[in-house]
Amino acid sequence: MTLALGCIADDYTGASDLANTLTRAGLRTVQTIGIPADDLALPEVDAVVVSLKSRSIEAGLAVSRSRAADKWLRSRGVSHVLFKICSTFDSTDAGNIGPVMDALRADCSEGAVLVTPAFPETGRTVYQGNLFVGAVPLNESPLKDHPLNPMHDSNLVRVLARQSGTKIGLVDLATVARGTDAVRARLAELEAQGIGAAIIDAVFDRDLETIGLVAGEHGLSVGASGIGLGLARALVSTGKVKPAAASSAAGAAVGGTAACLAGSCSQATLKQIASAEKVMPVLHLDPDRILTGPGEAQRALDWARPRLAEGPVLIASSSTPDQVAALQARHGRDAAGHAIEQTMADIAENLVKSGVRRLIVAGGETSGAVVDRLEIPGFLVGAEIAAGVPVLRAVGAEAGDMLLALKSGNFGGPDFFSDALRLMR
Ligand SMILES: Nc1ncnc2c1ncn2[C@@H]1O[C@H](COP(=O)(O)OP(=O)(O)O)[C@@H](O)[C@H]1O
Ligand SMILES: O=C(O)[C@H](O)C(=O)COP(=O)(O)O
Repeated sequence: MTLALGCIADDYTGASDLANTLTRAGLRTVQTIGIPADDLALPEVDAVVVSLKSRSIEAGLAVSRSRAADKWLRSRGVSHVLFKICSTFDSTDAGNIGPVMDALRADCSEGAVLVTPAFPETGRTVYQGNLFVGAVPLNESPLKDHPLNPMHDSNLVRVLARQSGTKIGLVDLATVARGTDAVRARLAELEAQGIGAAIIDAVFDRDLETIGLVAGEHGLSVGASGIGLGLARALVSTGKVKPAAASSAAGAAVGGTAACLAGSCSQATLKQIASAEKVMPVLHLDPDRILTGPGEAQRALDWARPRLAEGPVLIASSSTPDQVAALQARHGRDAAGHAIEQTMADIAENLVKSGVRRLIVAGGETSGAVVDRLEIPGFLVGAEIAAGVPVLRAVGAEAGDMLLALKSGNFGGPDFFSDALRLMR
């Protein structure tokens, strides 16, 4: 298999978001969980998105896992790797975007790396290096309250400079608007100044197309689904990839019962849970009981099992920012996050044992814990449920045929859970 594009995603929802974007841009794409085993039957594809649960782990571990994925991709003919990060740049001053970017850049002896989380389809735009979420700067958006990676600075040149060992520059929107030659010239100018990476502005998809054409001439780029869109369109427009219609195989009916798990505490997910309560049974877990004893997962399973035969259920750990902060003050941020993720994984594992074959998970870290526990090695991409969220068909899962949706916390409309279930039969 000679791949046209290799991607390394720092969380599983972001990976499926990117796989969705590449598929809709005409690239045959598969999402793997980690580096796939040699015996995993992968279809002939143009792009592979290797999912890692590396966004919120210790930076050294994130670097080593990302470098291994990079090596695997390049051994299969990849000349460009996209390090896929969150469209809201979820990270802390301790990493991991900067350290991973620095390591991958060194490994491919890259000059200045283009970096942009812009994804206009979901309202993520970058202007003068500042990231906007809808109409507000990042630090005024709900991402300021993220449980693990609260974002308090919208200026990504500053944010990345605090994480990276290299100097960070800017390619502004006016340069992007002047086209590929102007971007190339600016990049060369920055490299001559010793700049190792540049935040590049993007407000519209046409900006991403310009960026994709230039980025694809290099060995590495860093960004969200938007730059993925640009790279994919560049591969198609330059004839390197013959566009393929999205396969319907990933959406074939699997039957079985259906369940939704919400670990995301994003404003969007809280609204989606509230909507779901009007149409399906919803259980709110008690996070303190999760942190102080083993019984909460069993309570959830005892609640869910008799209801599953009647229809889908939703089990949520999600709380408001104030409640999240209070729980973290009592138990510690990382301890709380890990314990709740693992409880969600316990619940998912036993729901599948009880016959659930259609599973929707809200939250990137939550999805990582659940998919790792279910030992699903990869996914094919199906229909798009909402911008950035496709139906996924498990490949090589112990439980056999399964459909999943791994919803980025911030993505999807109020009726996301119902919308997803309508497409997952
Ligand atoms: N009620 C809660 N209080 C504190 N942390 C929580 C709560 N519910 C979930 N979490 C944790 O918050 C984090 C949510 O991250 P994630 O699943 O990636 O969601 P998102 O996609 O919104 O970023 C996880 O570590 C999860 O375990
Ligand atoms: O927002 C994005 O780019 C991705 O969909 C993503 O990385 C989401 O991460 P989350 O933890 O699910 O918010």
